[in-house]
Amino acid sequence: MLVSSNKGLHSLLSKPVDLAWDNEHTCITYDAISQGAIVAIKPVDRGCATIHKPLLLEIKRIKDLQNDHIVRFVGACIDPPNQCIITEYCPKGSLQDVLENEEIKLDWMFRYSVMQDIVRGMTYLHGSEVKSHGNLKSTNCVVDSRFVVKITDFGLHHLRKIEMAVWKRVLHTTNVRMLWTAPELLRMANRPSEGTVKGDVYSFAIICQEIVYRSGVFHLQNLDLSPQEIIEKVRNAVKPYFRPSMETFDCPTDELAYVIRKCWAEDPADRPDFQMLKGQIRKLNREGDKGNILDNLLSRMEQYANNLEALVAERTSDYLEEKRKAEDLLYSMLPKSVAGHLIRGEAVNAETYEQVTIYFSDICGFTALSAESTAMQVVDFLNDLYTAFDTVVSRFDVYKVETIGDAYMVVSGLPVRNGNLHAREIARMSLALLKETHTIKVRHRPNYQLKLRIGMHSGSVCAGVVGLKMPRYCLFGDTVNTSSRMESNGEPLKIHVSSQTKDILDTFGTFRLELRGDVEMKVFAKLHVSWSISDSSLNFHVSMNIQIFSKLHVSMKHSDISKLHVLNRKHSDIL
Ligand SMILES: Nc1nc2c(ncn2[C@@H]2O[C@H](COP(=O)(O)OP(=O)(O)OP(=O)(O)O)[C@@H](O)[C@H]2O)c(=O)[nH]1
Ligand SMILES: [Mg+2]
Repeated sequence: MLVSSNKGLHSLLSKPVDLAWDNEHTCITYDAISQGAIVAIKPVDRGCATIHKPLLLEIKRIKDLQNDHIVRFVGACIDPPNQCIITEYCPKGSLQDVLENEEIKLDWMFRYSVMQDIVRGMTYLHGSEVKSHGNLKSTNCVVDSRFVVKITDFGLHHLRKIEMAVWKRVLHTTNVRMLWTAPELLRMANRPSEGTVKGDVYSFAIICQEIVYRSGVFHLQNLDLSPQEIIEKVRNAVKPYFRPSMETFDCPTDELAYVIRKCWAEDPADRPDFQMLKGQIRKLNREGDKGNILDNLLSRMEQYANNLEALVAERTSDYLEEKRKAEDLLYSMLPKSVAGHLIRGEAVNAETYEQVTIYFSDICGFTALSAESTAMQVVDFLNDLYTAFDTVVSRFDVYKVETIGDAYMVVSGLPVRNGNLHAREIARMSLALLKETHTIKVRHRPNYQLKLRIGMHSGSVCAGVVGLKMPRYCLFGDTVNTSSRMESNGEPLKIHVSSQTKDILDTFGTFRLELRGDVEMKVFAKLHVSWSISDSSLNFHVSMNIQIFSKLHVSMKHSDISKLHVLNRKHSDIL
């Protein structure tokens, strides 16, 4: 249908539309009233057009074209500002779009089928009154929902003719679009816009090369030329004639490379016509064309569906992998149960734990060792040490709170309460870590004897997630300070235990503790006694001492708990 006014155009479409083109090459789609189908609307910049005989003849030629591989003409509007051509809409976009989409895998059967569709469409077009296309290229081969390729943008040359001013504006695109143009046409001063039959065959060869390499139009291996330079070289009929790359080994058969080279022969007379190509491509695609058209279509759809399924599976596994990584990271930063709460979007409230045991350790002489080592050596050493420690720690029901420089802090009894077992777990872990220090070698000082100083204490703490950007699971309360003091007042290669922890350890009946004697502590200024200890239920043959620190006053400040609650609420909000 031809309409000469915007009113007429709107009558073609199901709803009033404001056709505001953003550039000359925009394909806009709307529901059309006519068959309730979606149509493609292509703007044309024709200046002031009138309905004249040649245009009407062109419309007459294309309006009744009916072929599976030809895009159906719906209508056109010739009045400014909404001059446009309306055609059948092919939802998968142009062949170029499909070839550029790396996610769509195309096997050779599929690629041959695409070539065959173009050949079928072009055979029909050449046999019709339209005679030739004149602008055959991969953007003018569009793909419908069943993955059938159709030829578009043929005929209507009187409507498509672009004015000089517009040509200048789209000069670069003009150069690119001429990459499909046959050399004899490039040489013409007044190129016929309808092109020639053999010129279309040349364009088909360029499209086939795009299909083989999937690297864009006129792909040149190891050569980087601008469209303008390429066009110049093609126009100069200097032997060897300049063509895109086409290596036989890049094609599934020698015949395909031969057919493509034949189609872009310099002399148009040497090029086959589409009728001949029909048989040749069908022969090449023996595998894919065994069955009838329906089988072929089904197999294309199946391949597309398989592509999609593979894509979905790939994306799902990528997503799960990323999710696992994120969760692992969270699990390594926070206790598993706390991280679980956060992942599920639940609030993690700060909690008071009546009884936990906290471990602190430090490396004696670390400062002196660091002074004698390079920064890299210190990092390597700490990395070796804590990797070994982490392995040991993972065998016990404990949670590593943090490492600060050479200090290592571990707790048992939270976030999951374990009755009285926290003291036993920390005591056994301490013995194991002490044993481990005898086997750890400092790489840059092989003879250096590592001396660990350990302190532990049991009592109540408040624990919760603190921080928004780098959430940390923190412990608050005097038990923490006291445990730290136990360590700093301990002795190398010994475990300094408070009387609170000793009382719990005694209930197991397997730990032997040695009284240390009186120790004066800075904060609490009390007298302390200590014992040496071993765990008879364990198979440790190393003789170690666990020292006991007696009668500590442990209290929790109420302000610590309320502070944690506030921080925690903020944190849950953000998550
Ligand atoms: N989905 C869909 N996209 C289309 C259709 N026709 C064109 N397109 C898209 O619109 C783009 C531009 O098409 P056109 O405006 O015809 O531009 P072109 O083909 O590069 O150039 P000419 O045809 O020479 O004007 C194409 O590359 C496609 O991505 C169609 O029927 N369906
Ligand atoms: Mg086009």
